[in-house]
Amino acid sequence: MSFNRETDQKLKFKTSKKLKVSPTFESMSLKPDLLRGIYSYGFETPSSIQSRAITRIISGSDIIAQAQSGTGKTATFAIGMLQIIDLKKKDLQALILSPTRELAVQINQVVSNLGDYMNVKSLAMTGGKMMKDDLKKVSKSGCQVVSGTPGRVLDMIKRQLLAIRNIQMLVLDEADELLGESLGFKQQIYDIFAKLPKSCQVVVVSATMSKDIIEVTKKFMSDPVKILVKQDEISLEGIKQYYVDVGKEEWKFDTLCDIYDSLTITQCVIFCNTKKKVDWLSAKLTQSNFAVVSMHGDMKQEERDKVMNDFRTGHSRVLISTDVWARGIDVQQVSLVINYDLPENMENYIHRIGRSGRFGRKGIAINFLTSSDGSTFRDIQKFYRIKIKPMPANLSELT
Ligand SMILES: Nc1ncnc2c1ncn2[C@@H]1O[C@H](COP(=O)(O)OP(=O)(O)OP(=O)(O)O)[C@@H](O)[C@H]1O
Repeated sequence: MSFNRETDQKLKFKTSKKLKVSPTFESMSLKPDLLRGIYSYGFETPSSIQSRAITRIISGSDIIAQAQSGTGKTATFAIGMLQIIDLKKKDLQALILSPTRELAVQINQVVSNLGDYMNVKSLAMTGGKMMKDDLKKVSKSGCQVVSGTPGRVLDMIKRQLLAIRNIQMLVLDEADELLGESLGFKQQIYDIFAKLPKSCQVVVVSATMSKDIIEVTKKFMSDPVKILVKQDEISLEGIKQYYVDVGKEEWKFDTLCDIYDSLTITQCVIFCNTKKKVDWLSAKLTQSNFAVVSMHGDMKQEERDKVMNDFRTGHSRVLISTDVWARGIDVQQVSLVINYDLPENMENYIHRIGRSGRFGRKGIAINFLTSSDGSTFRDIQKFYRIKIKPMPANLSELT
């Protein structure tokens, strides 16, 4: 297993100088209906990234915003965008791209909740669903914001089914994942960039930086404002991290069964590295009468939607997934993350464990280690400058 250390060593940015900090949402001069939407969504005070980035987005600057998982980056660009949108115009004005269908749907939900009193028209546009359904919605009521995955959005643009000439803002969420090689979105995103109006503002958001993001800032952004937290601060302080030395792969299962009761106190996500293993583990736990659900990229979209819905509403408490769930998904009740397998990519460690401990809540992450995981585990601790302790016996008291 090889890890990319470049992120840590070379890609440190400095936050731009003279950045205004708005201590309250009132001080951001937002539209009254947007402010109402923010308060009725339950937000009282802006988070650190929100108090720095929202007004800069509104001022029209290109932005790169990096802040740790669960600190409110979605609302940062959603609020900035909702302020900029001209509600009198019915055409598409803002486009948000993210790497998974579930995330695109979640972002769309946040935009429409915050924009509830503004009557904003927003739409999730993702693969796995009928294109004609999207089309119906766009043509029926107009659509001012689209939150989508790159493939479907590009397809709609190429077929001239999505009018993009009035787009004022493009957001790339989870930008390092979107632009990285693994998902193959990079070219699609570059193609989308090439078709957008030259004046389009670009907002790039990520919890971790990468060289591909820097490339985009150089190619498509003009003098971007940088708002970044230092690498040290991205260690997710609120999340206690432990390991269990299971010895052999075969003993992971018994270890998981032993701690199952602790998993169900709130909600838990278990990460495996392959779809096959997710299916296997889910079947084996179900056979042993443990209630679990599972999700991965080979499942039908309707099934994925149902699993997400059951998990979000708390009907299911233990979810087994691949890294399709590692990024951005926000279920506040998740307090425990288990790495049944250690992640194959260094960045995904922090993204996975960041599914717990949302917005300052407490979280716990447990790493299952076999005897062959030693060096990877040492690398993770070194990379994030943390010391991960053995799992304590009183786990259920901690969750
Ligand atoms: N100002 C706020 N006050 C209270 N809660 C907030 C505020 N801003 C965001 N939240 C809540 O915090 C949670 C995390 O926010 P969000 O999903 O935007 O994080 P994120 O920074 O995008 O994380 P990730 O890097 O994992 O994608 C959400 O449930 C959101 O509703």
